[in-house]
Amino acid sequence: MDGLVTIARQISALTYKNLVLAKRNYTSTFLRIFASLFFILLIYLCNEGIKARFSQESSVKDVPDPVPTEKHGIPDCIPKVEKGCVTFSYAPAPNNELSVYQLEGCLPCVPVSQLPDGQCDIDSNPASVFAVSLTRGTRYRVVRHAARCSECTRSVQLQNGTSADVVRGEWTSPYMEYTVPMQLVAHREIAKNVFLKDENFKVQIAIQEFAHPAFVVSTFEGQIAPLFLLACSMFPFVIQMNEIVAEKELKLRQVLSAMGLKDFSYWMSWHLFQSFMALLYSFLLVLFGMAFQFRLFLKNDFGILLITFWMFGQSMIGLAFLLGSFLRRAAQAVTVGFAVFLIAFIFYFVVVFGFPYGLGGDRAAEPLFSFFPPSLFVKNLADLGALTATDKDLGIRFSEAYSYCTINPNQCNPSYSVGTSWSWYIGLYVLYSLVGLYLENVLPDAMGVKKAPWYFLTPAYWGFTEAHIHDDPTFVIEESTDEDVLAEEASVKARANEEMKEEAAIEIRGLKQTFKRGGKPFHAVKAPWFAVAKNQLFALLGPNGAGKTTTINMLTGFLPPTAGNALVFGNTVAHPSGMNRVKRVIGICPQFDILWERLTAREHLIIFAIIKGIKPDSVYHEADKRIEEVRLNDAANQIAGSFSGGMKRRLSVAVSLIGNPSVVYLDEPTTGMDPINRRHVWDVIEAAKQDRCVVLTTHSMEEADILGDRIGIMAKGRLRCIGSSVRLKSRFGGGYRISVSCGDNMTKSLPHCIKIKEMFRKTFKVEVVEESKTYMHFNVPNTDDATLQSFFEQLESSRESLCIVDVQLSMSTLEDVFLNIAKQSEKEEALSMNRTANVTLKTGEVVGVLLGNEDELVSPAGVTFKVKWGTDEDGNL
Ligand SMILES: Nc1ncnc2c1ncn2[C@@H]1O[C@H](COP(=O)(O)OP(=O)(O)OP(=O)(O)O)[C@@H](O)[C@H]1O
Repeated sequence: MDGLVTIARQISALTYKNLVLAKRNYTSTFLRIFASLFFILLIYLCNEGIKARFSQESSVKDVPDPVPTEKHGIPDCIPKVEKGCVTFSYAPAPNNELSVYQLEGCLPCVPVSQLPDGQCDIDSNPASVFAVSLTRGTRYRVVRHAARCSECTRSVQLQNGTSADVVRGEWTSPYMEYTVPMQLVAHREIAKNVFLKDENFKVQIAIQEFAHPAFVVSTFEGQIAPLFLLACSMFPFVIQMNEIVAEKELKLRQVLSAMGLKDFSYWMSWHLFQSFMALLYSFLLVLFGMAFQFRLFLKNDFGILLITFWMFGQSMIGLAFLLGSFLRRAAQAVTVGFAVFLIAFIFYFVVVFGFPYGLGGDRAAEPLFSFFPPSLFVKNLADLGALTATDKDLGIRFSEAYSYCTINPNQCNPSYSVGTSWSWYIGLYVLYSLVGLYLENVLPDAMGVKKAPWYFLTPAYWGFTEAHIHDDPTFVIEESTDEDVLAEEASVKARANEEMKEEAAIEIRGLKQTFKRGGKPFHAVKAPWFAVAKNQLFALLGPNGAGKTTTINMLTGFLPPTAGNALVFGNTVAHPSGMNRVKRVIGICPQFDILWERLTAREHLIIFAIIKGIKPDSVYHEADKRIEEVRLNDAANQIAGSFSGGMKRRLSVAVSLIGNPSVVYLDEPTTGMDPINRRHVWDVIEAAKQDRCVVLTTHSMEEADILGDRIGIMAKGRLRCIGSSVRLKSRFGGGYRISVSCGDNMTKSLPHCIKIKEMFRKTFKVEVVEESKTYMHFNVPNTDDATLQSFFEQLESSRESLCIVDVQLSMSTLEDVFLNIAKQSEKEEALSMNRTANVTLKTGEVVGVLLGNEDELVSPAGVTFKVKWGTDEDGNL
């Protein structure tokens, strides 16, 4: 029951988010909702254009009592309309047939004088008649090619065009207008001149059509509707594709999921919102269609239209979800969206030409086509259009959704009626959504995480058994050499098979993460063992690529561990049900701000508060409290897109603290903040750690020094040292840092600078570690007070001769510790990989030395030497 309440509340939070975003993106929301009006307006204009082009909609007048029309001879061309037209052309027979004279005798050409000027064309060669009609189209109304005559047979060969003539919407049949009259003339002439030899002989023919009622054929329903309505209904599809992939690209789902959002709530809210938009869109489309008085919308039942448009929209939501599961970038989604749009148009032409849903179509192809919803939709639109194409048609009533085809069996295919299509649309929506959901799980997500293809068959997925954590045999772990790391490891390992220690909030038990890099395994986190206590801030430091974020990603459920495990308040992170419990007690500030640009700071906190399960009456109070904590009061109602980098980080910190989580992960929380705000956020973190465990990663040594109760430094995936700041400094800092200044313009070659370096070399055996125009810095190992005192006396006495203006002494900093550890790890890696570098000795001899080797070495020429390794700006040796 609790689970259902949580899901309902999470869905309501995300729906609230969607509605606020829709309100804020009002231009695109307006476009999205009212695109139907735009399309209907386009259809209207197009319809008006067609009417103007054809002077009227195709109409057939009422003919209750048809009257026969007499045909007297070949009709004249209408020279104004048909330029260069010739009514009658006479071409003699080829040479192997009767001669021209015989032909003339047999059937003379209709005397030119009886035809209007220029309308009789006599050509000596039939081939040239063909040539003329080929190049100039149907120039001739009728051609009499050849005629034969013998004692008892007279034959005539006629040729005429078969295409109908359309003049401003008036259609003329070539058979009625030309062929029959020409036959009449030919027969009359034969009878008159050959058999009867009677100049006055006449023959009369009349043509009579069938009686029929009057009707108007609409160009919209008959021709335009399916194409335009398909385009109109496909429009939201491209937007849906874009929206679903954009949230994926921002990794919003992963963060929301790590904050406790259930996947079911996320998908449900997306589908509900899209369904609502599809319903609204379809409703307005039908309304606008009715307002513009299109018969398709007026005569078909409102319910039939609304359900057909909505259900089609629903099936396209499923398709968008399915295709979206293959994509990672919003730009790709737009391209794929338009590609589907284009394919739908190709299907449109195939379907309106009658394949495969036509009465003579291929039955086997019908279901195949139906799996692509636009083809079924074109069929529906064609039916809805055909059944309202004339003003006599009544359209489809709701009760006829399945049966209208049986009422008009000659018009449509009953297997794919509008009603049957609804079931198809719903079926396709469910099918595509389920396959999309499956692919979402088995294809790599934004973090590169994917589940096994049979994941839903494993009992662990349904929370019945603990997941078996496999170890990775290819994973060879180098044993740590650091005493503190070894001691920590031993202490955590000692209770690996027991319950967690009471005071520990997190126990990391050999977490491992392996990625593929260039086809080879790359071990990003190499099985560290350590614990973080309650009420403690653990600062996790390390150079870029050390594995800090990957460790946090495993602890927060973004990434399942390749091997190993970690417990958060006794719940395993390596198991879905354990992770679900972990998600209830953690807060996260990820490395990159994952915020909705168009939501205000307050709205963010309200949504996260609901997702975290805060009681409805405390949500607003909780949001305001966190806003105050990070000093965003003045910007609380400003959208996050207008925030500076520092303000966004502060909002991310506030989000991580919402709901008072017991464990908070802060991944570089103060990046991009000015010193004043950074110090303020430190105060927030300091206050926050009082009753909870905080894991902080940072590149600011000052931050780690000030906030960290315990510090761990990782490098190359391994934990290199662990302990308090003082402990680390004393063990790895090298004791003291002495900084000497000889004025504002120091250079390496100044004689007194060289002398000062010589003094340090002689007394402490150390080299300068950092040199600027104003100071030389030396790290001096722990030494007895007497040596230190005499060295300072020596410096003091040489102050004038060496131009010394300032000397500073401090304990070595955490930064020194960090640099030492980073250098050490570089050396270890270089040694393990057997990389060499060429070193030029003072004698000029060039010797290849194993990178990182600091042993005393002897060159081939017998010179004994020792190499000291430093690191460049990128941390390389
Ligand atoms: N999804 C991934 N696929 C492949 N390699 C990855 C992936 N995520 C991280 N890595 C690699 O793992 C190593 C550790 O990365 P990680 O982000 O954990 O380092 P980090 O210590 O957080 O560094 P930074 O301080 O720069 O954030 C890096 O070499 C990184 O390139």
